[in-house]
Amino acid sequence: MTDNPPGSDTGIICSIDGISKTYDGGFKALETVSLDIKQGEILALLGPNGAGKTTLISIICGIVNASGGSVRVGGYDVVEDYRQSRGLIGLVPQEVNLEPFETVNNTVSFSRGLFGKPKDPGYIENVLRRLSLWDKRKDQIVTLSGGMKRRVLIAKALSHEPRVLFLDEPTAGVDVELRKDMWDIVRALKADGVTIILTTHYIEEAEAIADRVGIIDKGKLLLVEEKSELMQRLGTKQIRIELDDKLDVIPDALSSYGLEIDTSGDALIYTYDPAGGRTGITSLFGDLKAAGLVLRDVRTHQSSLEEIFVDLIKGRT
Ligand SMILES: Nc1ncnc2c1ncn2[C@@H]1O[C@H](COP(=O)(O)OP(=O)(O)OP(=O)(O)O)[C@@H](O)[C@H]1O
Repeated sequence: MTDNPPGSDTGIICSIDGISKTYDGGFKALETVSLDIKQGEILALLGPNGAGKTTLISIICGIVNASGGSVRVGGYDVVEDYRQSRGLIGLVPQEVNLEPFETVNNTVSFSRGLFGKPKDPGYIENVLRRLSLWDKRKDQIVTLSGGMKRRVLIAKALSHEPRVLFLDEPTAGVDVELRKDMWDIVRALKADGVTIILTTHYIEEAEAIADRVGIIDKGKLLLVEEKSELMQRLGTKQIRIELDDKLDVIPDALSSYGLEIDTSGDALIYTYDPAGGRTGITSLFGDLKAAGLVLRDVRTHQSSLEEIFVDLIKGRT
C-alpha cells in the first residue's frame, strides 16, 4: 500500500463512474451506476435478490469486468492499476470459502502473504483478538461454528490492512445474536478508520449500522441518501393495537392520531415516523385508556424494503 495514493485528499475513497454490466448471455445486470463512497463511512447497499449488488462489488474488486464505465479506489483504476486498487480492498464474500483443515492463524496469515505484504504477527494477532478469534487461532476451520467461520472470513479480508472493506450479505441466514455481533464488529472497524460497504436485503440492518443507504433494484441505483433522511422519508412504522371489543368508528378523543380500524374491526393501526422527534405513542396509550378501550395485544410492524420500493416507485411515476 502506498502511503499517499492519488486521490487520497478528496475524502472519496471509491469513485464509481457510469458502471454498466451486461453478462455474456445478454442479461443487463447493471445500468450506468455512479456513486462516490466517502472515506470512513458505512454505506449499505440495499436491494432484493438479483438487484445487482454482488455484481457491483465484484466489479469494484476486479473480479468481474464492467461492460462500461470506470471505478477508482484510493485514486487507482481497478482495471489499469489492479494490484494497487485491490491492495486497498478487503472482500468478505457471501459464501464461506475457507480451507477446512487449515488453522485460523494460517488462513489469515497466508491471505496477507497473497497480497505481497511482509509477515506481521503483531498485526494478525490484533485482528484475531478484535474478532474474538485469538483463542481459536490454532483450531482447524472445520471445527468452528458457522459464526466463527464468518469471523474468520472478516479476519482474512482484513489481513492485508485494507482501507475499504466490502461485506457481501454479512448476516444472510444468521441468527439474531450473531447479527448483533456482526454489527458490533462493523462499528468497531469503522472506529478504526476502515470504510465499509455492505450489501443487504434487510432494511433493519441498514437502519442499525449504516451512515448512508443506497437502494439498488434491477441494476439501477435508485437513490443514495443519508440514512436518517431516508428513514424519515420512507421508513414508517406501524403499531397494531388489538382490542377486546370490535369498533365501528374511531372515538372522537382519538381523532388526532390518524388511526385506522383494521378490516377485522377489533384492531387499530397507528402509523408513525420512528425518526421523528416525538412518536406520539405515550399519549396515544394514555388516550386509549381514557377512551375506555381494553387492549388485548400490541404488535409493531416496520415497513419492509419491498413496501419502501413500492412507495419509491410510486413516487417516481
Ligand atoms: N455470471 C453471470 N452470468 C449471467 N448472469 C449473471 C451472472 N452473475 C449474475 N448474473 C445475474 O445478474 C443479476 C444480478 O446478480 P447479483 O448477484 O449481482 O445480484 P444481487 O443483488 O447480489 O443478488 P443477491 O442478493 O441474490 O445476491 C441476477 O439476475 C443474476 O442472475
